[in-house]
Amino acid sequence: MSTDAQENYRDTVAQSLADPRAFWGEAAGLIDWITPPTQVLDETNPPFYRWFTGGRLNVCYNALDRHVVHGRADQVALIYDSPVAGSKARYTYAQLLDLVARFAGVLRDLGVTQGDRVVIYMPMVPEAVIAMLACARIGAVHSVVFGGFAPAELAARIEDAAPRVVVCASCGVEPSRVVPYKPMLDEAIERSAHKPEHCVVLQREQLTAELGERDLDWKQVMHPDAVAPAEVVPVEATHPLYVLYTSGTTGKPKGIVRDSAGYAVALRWSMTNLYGVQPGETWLCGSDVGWVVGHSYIVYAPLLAGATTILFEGKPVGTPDAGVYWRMIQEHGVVAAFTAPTAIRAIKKQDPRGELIGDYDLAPLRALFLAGERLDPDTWRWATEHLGVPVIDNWWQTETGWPIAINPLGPDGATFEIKPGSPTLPTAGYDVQVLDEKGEPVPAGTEGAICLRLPLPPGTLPTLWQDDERYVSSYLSTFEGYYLSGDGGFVDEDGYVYVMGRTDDVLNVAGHRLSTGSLEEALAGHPSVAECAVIGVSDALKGQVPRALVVLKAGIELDDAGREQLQAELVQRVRAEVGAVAALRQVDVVDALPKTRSGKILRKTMRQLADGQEAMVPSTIEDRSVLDALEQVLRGR
Ligand SMILES: CCC(=O)SCCNC(=O)CCNC(=O)[C@H](O)C(C)(C)COP(=O)(O)OP(=O)(O)OC[C@H]1O[C@@H](n2cnc3c(N)ncnc32)[C@H](O)[C@@H]1OP(=O)(O)O
Repeated sequence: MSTDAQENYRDTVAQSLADPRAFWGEAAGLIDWITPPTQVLDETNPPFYRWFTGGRLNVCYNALDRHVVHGRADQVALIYDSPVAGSKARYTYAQLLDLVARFAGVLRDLGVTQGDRVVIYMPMVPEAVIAMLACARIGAVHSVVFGGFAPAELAARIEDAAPRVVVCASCGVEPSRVVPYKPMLDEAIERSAHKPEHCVVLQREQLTAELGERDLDWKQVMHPDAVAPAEVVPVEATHPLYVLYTSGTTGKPKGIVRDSAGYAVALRWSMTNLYGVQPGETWLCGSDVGWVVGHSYIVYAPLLAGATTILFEGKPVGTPDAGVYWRMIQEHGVVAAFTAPTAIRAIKKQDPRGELIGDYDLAPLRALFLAGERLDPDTWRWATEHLGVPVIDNWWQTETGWPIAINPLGPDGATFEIKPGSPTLPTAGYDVQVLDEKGEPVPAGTEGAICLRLPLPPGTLPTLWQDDERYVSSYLSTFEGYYLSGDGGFVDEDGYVYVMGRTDDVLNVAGHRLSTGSLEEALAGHPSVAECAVIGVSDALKGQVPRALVVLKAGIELDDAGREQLQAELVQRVRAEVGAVAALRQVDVVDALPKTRSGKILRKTMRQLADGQEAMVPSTIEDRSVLDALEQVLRGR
C-alpha cells in the first residue's frame, strides 16, 4: 500500500469536492462528444442539478462504435456463459455493434423514436444487452424489469413507464425449472391500463411462447433482409438513458432516471480509477441486468471502457457447483470480479474449505469486489483467505448508479488498508455526512443517517420518472441541502464509512431490494387478513429474509390445519403478486400488531426482537401488552 497512492486518491476526492466543474470537466474527456458541453454543472434550478448541459452525445456510440473505429473491432466485447442453458457465445465489438444497430432498426421500424420508452423483461441472455444498447442508439429510454418479478410488479412498471414496445424472452432458465416469461408479460399487460403497441419475443428452445397479434418474433425481425441497421441518434447530455424501478417503502416502485452524459462519464471514470480495469481486459460481474449493478457493471461501464464483459446466466452454486465463478475466471482470463456477499456466503456454505478454488488457476485475478448488501466480516475473511487477492467492499445504491464508497484498486492492490465491515472511503464527488435527527453532523464513530451533500456527482439520479415531487419528498426534504440515503451508519476517525443497514422499511433479500409495502399489499388482499406487517429478519445466507405477521378479520377462527392452509396461501400469494425472488417463507398469525398512538406499526422494534437484539420501544407505543404478547412469537423462529 503506497502512501503516495493514498495521498493521490485523497487529493483526487478533495479536488472533486472543492472544484467539481474542473474535476468532471476533465473526466468528460474520457468519452466522445458530438457537441461538447457548454456547462459542466448547471445549478440554476436547485435541488435539480444537471451535468454537462449543452453537450450532445450517444451512449451506444461510446460503448460500441467508438471502439470499432479505434481498433477494437475484433476484440471480444461480450462473453455469454450459461451453464443453465448449456450455452456459451462470444461477440466481438464489431459483431455486437452489428446486432445492436439492427435491433435499433427494428425498434425504429416499430415507430420507436427518441424519448419513447421500451420495457425489457428478459433473463440473462445477450439479447437483453442488445436491446438495452439498441434503445440507447436511437435515444429511446429503456426500462429493464428483473425476471424474478411477478406480473403485478411488471404491470406497475409498464403502467408507469408507458412503453411503446416491450422486449421479452419466451422463458428464463432457473436451475430447478424453466420459468415462462411470456405468459407473465401477457398477464401484466392485461392488468396494466397502458398497452404497448408491440412485443418482440425472443423464442428460447427450452420453452417457446405462443405469439399473439401484437407479438413479433425476435429472429424474424432481426433477419438481415428484414431490417436495415439504425444510425446513432445524438441526444442531449441530460436525455434519459434509462428508467430503472426500485423499491421504496410503499408498494409503488420509484422510477430512477439516469441521464446520458453524467452516467457515461462517471462509469468510464470508475472502471479504471476505482475497479482498476483497463481497456482490453476481461471483467466478470455476477449480477443480473434487472438490477442496477447489472446495468452499470455488466453492460455500460465495461463496454464504455473497451473491456470484455461476461454475461453469466447461472447461480454461484448448483450450476453445476460452487466452483463456477472460479471456472469462469480461469476460462475467460478475468482480472477482476464483482458479485454480492450472498453469492460468496452460498459458495462458502457448499465449499467451506474453498477446495474448489484450488481446482482452477486464478492467477490473472487481481481483486474481488462485493456489493449489494452489507459485507459481513466473516464472509470477507473467508474470501480473503481462500482467494489470496484483495476482497473489496463497495457501497452504493440504485439511485447513485456507481460507488459512493470503495477502496480503489491500484496497480499494487487495494489503495488503503481494508477494515472489515467498511467499504472504506467516499468516492470522488460524494460528500458523505452522517447526521443526527436534527440534521447536525455527528462526531466520528457515532451512528446516524448517512446523507450526501448536494449536488450529487454525475451519474446519480437527477429525479424520479415523471415525479419531481416524489424525488424531493423521498430524498431531499428531510435535511435541506442533503440527499438522504436511507442507510444508517457512521464514519470513523480515519474517514472510513460503515453502513449498518436501512433506516426505513426497505428489504434487502440476497442483494435484491424489495419493498415491505408490496409484500404487505399482496398479503392484505387475502380475504381473511385484516392487517399485516412484513419485517426483514437476519438470515445467514441471504442477509435478510422477509417475515410476515398477519391479523385475521374479526370472527375468523382457525384450527392448526386451517392456519397452515392460510400460511401456505399467503406464501403463494406473495410469490404470485411480487415474485419468487421475495422468498417469503414464514407467516405468523397473531392477535394484534404493535403500534404507536398515531397508528404507525412498530416494524423496527419487531425486527429487533426477531433478530435477538435489544428492542427499542418508543414511548409513544399504544399498548405495550401487544408487543409483550408477540415477543415469544418473534424470538422463537
Ligand atoms: C452485485 C450486487 C448485486 O447486483 S445484488 C443483486 C443480485 N444478487 C445476486 O446476484 C446475489 C447472488 N445470489 C444468488 O445467486 C442467490 O440468491 C443464491 C444465494 C444462490 C440463492 O439462490 P435462490 O435460493 O435460488 O435464491 P434467488 O434469490 O436466486 O431466487 C429466489 C427465487 O426466485 C427465482 N428467481 C430468481 N431469479 C429469477 C429470474 N431472473 N427469473 C425468474 N425467477 C427467478 C428463483 O428461481 C427462486 O425461485 P424458487 O423459490 O426456488 O422457486
